[in-house]
Amino acid sequence: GLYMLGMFRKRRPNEPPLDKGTIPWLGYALDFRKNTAGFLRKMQKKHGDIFTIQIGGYYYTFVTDPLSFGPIVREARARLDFEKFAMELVARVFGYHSGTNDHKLLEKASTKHLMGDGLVLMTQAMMDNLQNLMLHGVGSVDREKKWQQDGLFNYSYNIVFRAGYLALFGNEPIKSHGNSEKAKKHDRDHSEELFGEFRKYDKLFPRLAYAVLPPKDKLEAERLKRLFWNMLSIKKTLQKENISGWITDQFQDRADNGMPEYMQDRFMLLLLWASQGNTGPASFWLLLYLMKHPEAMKAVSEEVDRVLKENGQEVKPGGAQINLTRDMLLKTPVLDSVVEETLRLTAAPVLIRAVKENLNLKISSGKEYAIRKGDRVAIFPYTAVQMDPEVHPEPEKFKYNRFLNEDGTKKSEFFKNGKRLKYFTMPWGAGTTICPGRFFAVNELKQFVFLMLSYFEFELVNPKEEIPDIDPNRWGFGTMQPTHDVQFKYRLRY
Ligand code: HEM
Repeated sequence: GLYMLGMFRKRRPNEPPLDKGTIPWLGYALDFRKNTAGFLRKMQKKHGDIFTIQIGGYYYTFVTDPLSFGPIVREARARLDFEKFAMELVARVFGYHSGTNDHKLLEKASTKHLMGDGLVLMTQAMMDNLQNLMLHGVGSVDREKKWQQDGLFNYSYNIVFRAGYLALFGNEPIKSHGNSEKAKKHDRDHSEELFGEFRKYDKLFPRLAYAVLPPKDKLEAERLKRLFWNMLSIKKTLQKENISGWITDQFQDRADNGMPEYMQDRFMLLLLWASQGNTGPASFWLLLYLMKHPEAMKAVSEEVDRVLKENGQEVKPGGAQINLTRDMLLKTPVLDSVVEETLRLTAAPVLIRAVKENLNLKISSGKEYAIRKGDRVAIFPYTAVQMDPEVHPEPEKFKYNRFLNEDGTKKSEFFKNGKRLKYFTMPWGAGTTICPGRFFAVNELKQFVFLMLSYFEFELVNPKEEIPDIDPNRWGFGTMQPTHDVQFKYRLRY
């Protein structure tokens, strides 16, 4: 028992500093969960670039020197494995038990449909769905242009979640409704209902992942899981129109591998959460930073106008809807920098690998550390690099051109201790587990901002309102959410 509680573990020669915390077995679990960023900052100050801490019976070695990330991210799976930890987590939060080759299948479908040429189709699908949702119920030229008011977080998350969901999981077939307007209405209603339920689940998510939900909330999480398995079931999804290849290929590959249908239904929930849980909150921060930084707003607006003009498009009264293509979205260096800067400030995943055999980890100072089999190695890029003032001067500040060179091209040279960094911001993670949807996600964010700026004028209800703090409960899970919403108003420009 004492062994299990970690009482006998001592630091051995060449091992990183060991800090077990004061509570047996739990170690620092409570501090870590309460505020991961604040806690790790304290540990980094106390122990330096590498240290081992106890969290809920496991020993985690955190590496905080970004010049030393390479060996961890690139280490062979036989020694540092990501899958075991991920499998336990997805079983707990989605009820999904993965099959053989699961990760390979995900990579294959994502490379084909969410990157490169695959993005041409996805951009078009996203465009159609965004316009269906954004331009409905906001008045028209014939009617008075009325201001609408909403919470900016609620509005952005709602629109981007629903459009992204419809673009990936498909639309209601027109033939079931007789005409396209009725089918579009069905898409709006159905996606609104799904978003409402998803937000309930989203709020429970961090405590569900840490397995610390009280019984009542646990029941609610169970109810929600079942509801999603049903709403997203393979039977219902395959009846849709315009389903993305990302969904159909993954379904087909798993069916070929003999995965039963009820497990495929659960997999759909995993895909929904992975694809829709981060982009909506990121779009909120993006619009808010623009509204609070007029020079950034001006630079992005000018870029949007230029790209539209170069493609012979214009938003005008009674004019056609704009059609933003993948090619047009490749010509926006300013907006790219704004997206990168937004994610640097608000995306904060933890990367975790299980140590499969004893190994030596060499860090950038040249020193080698012994890491024990059975432990875990972790990186939290938010405090380690995204907020490092040496890498990003005045890291708390939003600087829209931080990722632009003086000649207006993309900047990717950042340094620490005089050495160039490969990993200078890591919103998508890195290595084998890097987010496979990152190109589609950036596209979605850019499309949303592009359409907001083209179709609407919008402002904060209280222009003096400060940018809200980050909710500390979600550190480690991807894009952060604010502690509270901010009211804004918007209306059609023409
Ligand atoms: C701003 C938006 C997004 C952010 C910040 C983000 C970030 C991340 C991060 C940090 C990971 C985990 C990396 C790791 O474990 O090391 C991840 C995984 C994943 N993301 Fe994203 N993501 C975003 C949007 C998307 C979108 C739009 C899609 C799909 C359309 C997507 C699909 C996935 C999938 C399927 C995984 C699991 C990959 C695996 O199991 O290896 N993500 N994402």
